[in-house]
Amino acid sequence: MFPTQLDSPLAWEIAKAIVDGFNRHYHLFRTESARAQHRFETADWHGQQRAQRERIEFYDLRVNECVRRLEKQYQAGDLAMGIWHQVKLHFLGMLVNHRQPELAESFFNSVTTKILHRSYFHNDFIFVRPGISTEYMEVEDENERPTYRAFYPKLATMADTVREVVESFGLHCGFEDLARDCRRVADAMLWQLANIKLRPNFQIQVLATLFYRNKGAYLVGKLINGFVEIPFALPILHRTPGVLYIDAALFGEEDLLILFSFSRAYFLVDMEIPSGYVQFLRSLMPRKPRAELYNALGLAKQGKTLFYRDFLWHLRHSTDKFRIAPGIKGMVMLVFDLPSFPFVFKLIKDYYPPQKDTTRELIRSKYLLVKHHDRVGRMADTLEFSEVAFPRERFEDELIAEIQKFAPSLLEISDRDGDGRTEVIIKHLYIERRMVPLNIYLQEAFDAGDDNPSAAAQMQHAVVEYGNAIKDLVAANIFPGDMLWKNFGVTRHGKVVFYDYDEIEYITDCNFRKVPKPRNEEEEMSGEVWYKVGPTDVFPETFGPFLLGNPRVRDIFMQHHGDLLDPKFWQDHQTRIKGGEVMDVFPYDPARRFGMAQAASAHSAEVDADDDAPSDPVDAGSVSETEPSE
Ligand SMILES: Nc1ncnc2c1ncn2[C@@H]1O[C@H](COP(=O)(O)OP(=O)(O)OP(=O)(O)O)[C@@H](O)[C@H]1O
Repeated sequence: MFPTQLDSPLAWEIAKAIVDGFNRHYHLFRTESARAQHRFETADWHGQQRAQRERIEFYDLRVNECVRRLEKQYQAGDLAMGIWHQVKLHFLGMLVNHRQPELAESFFNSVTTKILHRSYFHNDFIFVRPGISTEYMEVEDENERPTYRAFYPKLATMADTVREVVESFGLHCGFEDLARDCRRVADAMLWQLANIKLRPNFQIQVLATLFYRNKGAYLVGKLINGFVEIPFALPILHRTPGVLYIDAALFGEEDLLILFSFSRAYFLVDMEIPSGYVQFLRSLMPRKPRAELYNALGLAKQGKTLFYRDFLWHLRHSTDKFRIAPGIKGMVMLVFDLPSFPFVFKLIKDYYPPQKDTTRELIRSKYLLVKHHDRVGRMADTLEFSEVAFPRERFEDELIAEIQKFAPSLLEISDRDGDGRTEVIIKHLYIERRMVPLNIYLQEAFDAGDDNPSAAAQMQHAVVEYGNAIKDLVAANIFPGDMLWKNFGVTRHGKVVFYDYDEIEYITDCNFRKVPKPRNEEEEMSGEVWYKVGPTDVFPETFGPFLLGNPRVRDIFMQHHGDLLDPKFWQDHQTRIKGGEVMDVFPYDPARRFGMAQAASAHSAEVDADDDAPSDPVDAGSVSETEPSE
């Protein structure tokens, strides 16, 4: 029932405390994001990566702080329902002119669901649906930069306009040759517009602030002409510390999707109105869910809120059933999916076979490690959920039996809300993008037969990309641990991405060794491992027998990635990482780089080949071909 009067001063105070808690959070989040520019300008790459990692923690710290305050100051856990009803309404009122209302509403949910009983988890008390619209929201002060700006170029002076755009960001570093870079960008834009008649609305729109990640800054915008809109992004890099250049011009939805991929670290972007950024980005990538755009901007809780809303919406509009995920079952993870929904749900099992010497806590710590680490386009991001309720009738019985057998501690089947509907409640799970498991992808190629050219190409692609993925992970200081094919998946863009994190280690924590020479015939003939193996020892020469049973796979692998079987490859990377080098792994095909021929010869020590080539993934460069940039 809607209250006839908002008459509780206590409710007002609680709402105000939550708004204050959120404002403090967003101020800190934004300040850290804004500092990215200075770290970029001073080439402080370790600082940039540290900030990317540490910023992820901010949200939970502020939520817990706010919960403590509400409990201490207002005994929030003991308040009557009527008061909580008013809290939401006061809170809504306080957001009327707020610039991040959707984030504040999620913060409200995070705080209140820690205090309230489940029976309050509906739209009267929390924001199951958004309360405040974010449409047409913009800064009002003339001195503040709007979310995006428009520039009106003429064909003949396109390069001058590009220069105006680049200079408008006020970077405190000089460019190696800005005139050259702007000419290159202008030429690339004109090429995109070739054969298109210019219309009166011809313009360039750019988002107000740059996107920072690792060693790059990205200028993001779109060309508009008539009804045609062409998204673009310009990666700005350091040639030498403090000397900038524009490395490429990326165009079109596909390029942008790769840049904003779920398998990369989150961007640092200084945003007054994040919903405006999301709306603009959505116009560049209409197929990318808003949840993933918020994630890419580092606003992971908002991403999670929207994901969950999308999920409930999908459930409401589908009828298929959750089932055990196709592929080889995991030893530590129980994985299920809903065929009509492009994600998988992963539970940590209650017990594991003896070869998996691990614990639930250890596995969770590995998943957390991946969340905080630069995923370099090679590790899927995961969303972590607790107490997720699914309708029982949407589960196949076989899946229920599987959960009962392997993860009973995580399962409750009941009508917890008392609404007459039986639910499957999973106490803890991870959700990640569904991919085609690499073993299935390879098997399809085997099944199609040797003489099928597209199957041969598929196999070649899978094996080369698999090695590229491992090399990118190595560059980012990640040893996947379990490198079997089944632990990698193939994305829509044909990229190979790792998803099995329970045995992941830092490269710098491993001891890469050569297999010792047998000292006698008995050792030589032994089918067992006769030498002593320490807990962190890894023997790259022994990978072959597990991975390369198929002779055709072996040939391709040895041709492209034979170095992975040599301990020296791993040791060299270890030395490089320990020496403080930060590799570039940029999200575009090296062939897209401007002046690649000159750059390759003159600057091979500064630039990196990339991993992500949708047009021709097989030949995509990998870190193995790259040079450290510092
Ligand atoms: N993102 C995904 N997309 C598609 N299938 C997936 C995904 N994640 C997992 N799977 C499927 O579930 C299986 C088990 O997942 P995962 O490898 O994470 O479990 P695990 O228990 O850690 O495995 P292992 O036994 O190798 O340690 C995979 O082999 C694959 O078939």
